[in-house]
Amino acid sequence: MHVVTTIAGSDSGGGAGIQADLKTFQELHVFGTSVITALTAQNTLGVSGVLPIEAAFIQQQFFALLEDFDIRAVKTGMLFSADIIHSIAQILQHKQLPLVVDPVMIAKGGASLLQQQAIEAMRSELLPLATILTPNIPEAETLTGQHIETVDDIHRAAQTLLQVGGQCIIIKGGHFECSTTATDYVFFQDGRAWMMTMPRIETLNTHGTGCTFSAALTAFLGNGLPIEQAIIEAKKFIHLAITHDLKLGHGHGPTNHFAYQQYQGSCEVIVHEA
Ligand SMILES: Nc1ncnc2c1ncn2[C@@H]1O[C@H](COP(=O)(O)OP(=O)(O)O)[C@@H](O)[C@H]1O
Ligand SMILES: Cc1ncc(COP(=O)(O)OP(=O)(O)O)c(N)n1
Repeated sequence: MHVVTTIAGSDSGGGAGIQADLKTFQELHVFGTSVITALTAQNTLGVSGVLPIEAAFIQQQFFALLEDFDIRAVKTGMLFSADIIHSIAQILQHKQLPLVVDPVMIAKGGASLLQQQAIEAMRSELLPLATILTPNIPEAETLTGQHIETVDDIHRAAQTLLQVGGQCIIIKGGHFECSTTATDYVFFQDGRAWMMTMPRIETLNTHGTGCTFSAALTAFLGNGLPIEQAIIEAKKFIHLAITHDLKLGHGHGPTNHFAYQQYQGSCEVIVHEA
């Protein structure tokens, strides 16, 4: 049993954050451990409160894991402040761990999960340590300062991000709502570029899609899959979780973390060169 770690915020509603990550890890047969960066009071209708954890205590949680477990992969999610990013980056820079950075900024309801002053710390301290960076389109715009409207814009933003670091950048297309597909754009440091295309599912139940996708990626890396295969399987995991949604709550409901185990044989991810 391989051990993986999520460094993220708690979502009391269970669809995103630490809760989504641990459910995903469990489904993919890795042992999930966690470093909690913030508590949120949250449900499918939105975020009503955020309580950040002190940076020193965040480090204490991480050290407790590192001194005991052989951690195979780490992901970061909601990090909230520059202090928190700094405390995590300080530790990660001395470890050679596969690291998935999901640069969480804004929840679906519009609540801010990353302070404005923390964006520069994310860019300069965390991005260079990432193995894979998974921004959605607004996050890629914020991190690059470039406006994204077309596929060419996506390519340009990815090249800017690859200069900062990472073996791979995945710009997720969930926010391209005019499209009939949910296409994610994958760029590797060696120049390869892919598009992963799946039909866009007409549903409100997309709370925690980014967290779930990056957690699946972390689990597959933790289980030793090559990076290319981990990316395709993670896309399959999130696609099935959105397709077989659970219809819970009164707003943007969660995805179905059980679906991959039940339906994985029924789903083929379409990958082309971009
Ligand atoms: N309506 C949808 N139908 C199918 N896939 C979707 C849909 N919305 C998002 N996705 C997929 O979910 C994953 C997370 O994407 P996105 O929603 O852009 O991230 P975030 O939650 O960080 O905003 C991506 O693989 C994206 O293509
Ligand atoms: C605690 C916490 N972390 C992250 C998010 C954002 O999750 P994401 O997967 O980007 O999904 P949406 O919130 O955009 O639906 C969150 N809401 N809470």
